[in-house]
Amino acid sequence: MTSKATSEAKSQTPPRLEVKNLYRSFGDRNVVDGVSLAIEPGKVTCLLGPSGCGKSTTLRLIAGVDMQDTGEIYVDGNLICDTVFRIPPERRQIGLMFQDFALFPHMSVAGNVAFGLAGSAVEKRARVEELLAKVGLSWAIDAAPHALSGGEQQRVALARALAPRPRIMLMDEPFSGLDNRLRDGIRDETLALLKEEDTAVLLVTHEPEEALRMADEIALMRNGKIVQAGAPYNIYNAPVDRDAMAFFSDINLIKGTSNGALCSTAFGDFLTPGMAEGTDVEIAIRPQHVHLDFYRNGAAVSPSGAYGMSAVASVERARFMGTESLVELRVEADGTALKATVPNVFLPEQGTKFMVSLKRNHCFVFAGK
Ligand SMILES: Nc1ncnc2c1ncn2[C@@H]1O[C@H](COP(=O)(O)OP(=O)(O)OP(=O)(O)O)[C@@H](O)[C@H]1O
Repeated sequence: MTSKATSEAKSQTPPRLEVKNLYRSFGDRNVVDGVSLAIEPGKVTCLLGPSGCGKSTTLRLIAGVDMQDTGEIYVDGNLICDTVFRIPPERRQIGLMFQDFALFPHMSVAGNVAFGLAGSAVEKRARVEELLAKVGLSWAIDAAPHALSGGEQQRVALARALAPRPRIMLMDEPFSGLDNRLRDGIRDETLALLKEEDTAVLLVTHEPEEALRMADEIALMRNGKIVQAGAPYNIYNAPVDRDAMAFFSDINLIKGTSNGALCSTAFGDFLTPGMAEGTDVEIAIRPQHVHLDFYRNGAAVSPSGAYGMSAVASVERARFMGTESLVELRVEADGTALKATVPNVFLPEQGTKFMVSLKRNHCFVFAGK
């Protein structure tokens, strides 16, 4: 097959999971407000958003433990649920993993992993052994769950969820019960295993670092809606609005007013396409893209395309944060407060002046609120 034919064949294959226009309200609140998603086999989509934005409800609708008001859910192109037709949860071939993944305490590890399996005793045993080997717990096959550490129990829960070969895995904050030391390792192992099994994963989290680390695609959710979806790099570097940007890090805001084409600031002019004259403007930039140059007694840094104009600012506070230092400054010209992060230890004294400039390709111009 030519590569064109291959890519055409690929594009004709329906996604493993597709959700179209899901709505669910409780009382007069639209908790899930028109959510659409598509996930390919072996890919991880993270549904990321603040507490209460409707992530878990979306997951429950897909799992089939709650019912949408309108909207459709497809698995491999086949309808599994709309408002009239509904395949029950146990026949959806969807695996579930939650934070409180409770193993059955009276069953051995083997019994737990085999729980949802059909087939002969020999077939079940083979699948249990295969999965326990994959999660590195072959030695614990006859152990009781309470004899295992939290991280080990989590791995048993993963093996149990994967045992029936679900086409889709829905995970709701599955790692938040683990301590930080364990979490990164288990996250990476889990991800590798899910990809190896070619499962499509929808993972709910409110932690941006988790989504950036795990996702092939991030769907950013707010008030029941997906406000932006895309690869982590794009979500981080091309946010749709100020709140989407602020979800991932501290941000600086430089305020101004559009004259219909430009907004003038202490850091030079910024284009304001599509904004009417008089519109409030916010120039947003993350602290790691704020650049500090020594003041050199006012000998200003020449404006450049990459950094625009620099402005004088003085240090209010500087703190060492572990791998970088956070310097808080105030711009002399207009009193704007700015935060800049600098690698390693950089702790200038209060009142020290700097020429501050902004990395232009990391500045975002938003209409103010
Ligand atoms: N069965 C229900 N009846 C009434 N309200 C509900 C019901 N289920 C969820 N809600 C409300 O819907 C909103 C969204 O809940 P959901 O659990 O989906 O949010 P979430 O984004 O997963 O939040 P968190 O990260 O805190 O779990 C909440 O305000 C919740 O109180």
